[in-house]
Amino acid sequence: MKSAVTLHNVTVAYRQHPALHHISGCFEQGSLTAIIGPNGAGKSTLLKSLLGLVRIDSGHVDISVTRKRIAYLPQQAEIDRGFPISVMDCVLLGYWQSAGLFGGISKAMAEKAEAALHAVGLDGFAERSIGTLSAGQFQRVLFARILLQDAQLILLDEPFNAVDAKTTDDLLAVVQSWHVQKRTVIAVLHDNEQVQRYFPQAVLLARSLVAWSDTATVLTAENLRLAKNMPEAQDPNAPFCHTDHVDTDHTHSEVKG
Ligand SMILES: Nc1ncnc2c1ncn2[C@@H]1O[C@H](COP(=O)(O)OP(=O)(O)OP(=O)(O)O)[C@@H](O)[C@H]1O
Repeated sequence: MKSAVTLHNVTVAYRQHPALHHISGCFEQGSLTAIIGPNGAGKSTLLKSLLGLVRIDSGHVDISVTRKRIAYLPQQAEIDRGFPISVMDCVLLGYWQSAGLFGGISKAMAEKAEAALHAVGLDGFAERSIGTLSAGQFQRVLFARILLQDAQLILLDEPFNAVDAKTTDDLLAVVQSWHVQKRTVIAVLHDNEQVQRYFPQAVLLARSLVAWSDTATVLTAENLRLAKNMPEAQDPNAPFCHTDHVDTDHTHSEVKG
């Protein structure tokens, strides 16, 4: 199996305090992986380090797909919904990497957007303003947008947070379809039962790596206990990292293209 993303001894710190500590491992192409761990474990930071949204303090990341082929769903709390655009326009933004912000939308593209809205159960919502949607409906819109992106690597940060059971089931079906299409999917999740059922691979973080393997191997009582007893994530007196050798030539996320 080929690697889609490989982390080499990655450390990321906020104000000198490591949120991710010496993480190494590989997401294989076509794998479906859950990132789990307690609050403050560094899960979102891991996704952001793959996207270059946070500075990697030491180590580096190799990503085998071009930036255009990466889709990212941030946590809903990080998205500004005050922007007055319609559901359809929001979905069509899925094309901006390929068509450019001012590129024309062809009839075929518009039809694909309609089909994406249908696939996520939002027929009849195209003209609604995104600000009027419920949290679950808005999450469906964001999934429709990813459907248009034709991404090889899909990063989802707590995609089912504040989403009801029916919507979660529908969106899980979309995730499963991406897996069948051999796209690489990495999702930050909190529901271990859901992870066990739908995600073949798992990464358990507690700032440091607790386990990274097939889900049954990761989700043991002992591993969960270890993660739960992680040191306080924001101890202001914690040292940065005495063993780090910061190699300035390799402190980056290496993305093709
Ligand atoms: N911009 C920032 N500035 C300072 N500290 C930050 C910043 N972003 C995250 N942190 C800290 O880094 C640590 C890891 O945060 P991160 O959001 O990656 O955790 P998480 O595992 O995703 O948590 P949760 O499950 O609560 O979403 C936390 O202690 C957090 O307070």
